Amino acid sequence: MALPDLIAPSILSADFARLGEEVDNVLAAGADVVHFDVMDNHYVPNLTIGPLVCEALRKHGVTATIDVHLMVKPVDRIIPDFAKAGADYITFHPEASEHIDRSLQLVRDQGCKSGLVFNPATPLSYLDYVMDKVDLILLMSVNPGFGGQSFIPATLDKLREARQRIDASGREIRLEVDGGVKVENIAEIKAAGADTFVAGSAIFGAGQDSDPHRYDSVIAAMRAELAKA
Ligand SMILES: O=C(CO)[C@H](O)[C@H](O)COP(=O)(O)O
Repeated sequence: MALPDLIAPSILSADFARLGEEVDNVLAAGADVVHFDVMDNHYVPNLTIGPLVCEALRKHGVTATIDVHLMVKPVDRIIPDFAKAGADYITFHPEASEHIDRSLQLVRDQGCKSGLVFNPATPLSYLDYVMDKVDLILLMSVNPGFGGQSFIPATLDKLREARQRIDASGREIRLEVDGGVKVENIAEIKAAGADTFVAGSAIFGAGQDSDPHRYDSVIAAMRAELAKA
């Protein structure tokens, strides 16, 4: 059964000096989910934000779903901290966990929804024995670490394969895509099976002339494309 489409701005491309306001603005513009990219300068060659910032967004008044994408290694130590900080989803890369089943269970034991993230060259076979423990599958359509990269076209076939696995499972598992998602390609990405669309530079780089921190037009354009697919 198809789940409703969700648009998830990646705050990696937001103006960090005014993060609370940026998140308020994308949500007011119609975004569904806050995508929170955590990078450790070890698993990926960049360094971003941790649980303190997630907690600060909750204290600021953000009630929307926060989808924490851990690009960190190891993963287990930081999972409880993000759960306490207000994360709804916590996803991690299978290569970054010593014991994938245990890490997925740890996320759920903390009261969050769990997910695995697949780099462009990471096989979906990591799902083989843990499908019952994932609530979300995130396919990276760029190599992780930086915003503003181009969508890797091979992701479309991988999305179709992931969609088949989800449908065969009979479970409600979200299929999310992250990297190079834009108004121009979002319909094709949906047609390949995705239902959750992370976009960083395409949204935060598209403020309106009258106000560079208003994102209504780009989110409306994405919704219009999704409605066509
Ligand atoms: O996880 C990420 C990078 O590792 C980002 O979420 C992703 O690249 C989104 O940025 P953009 O939409 O600009 O490609």
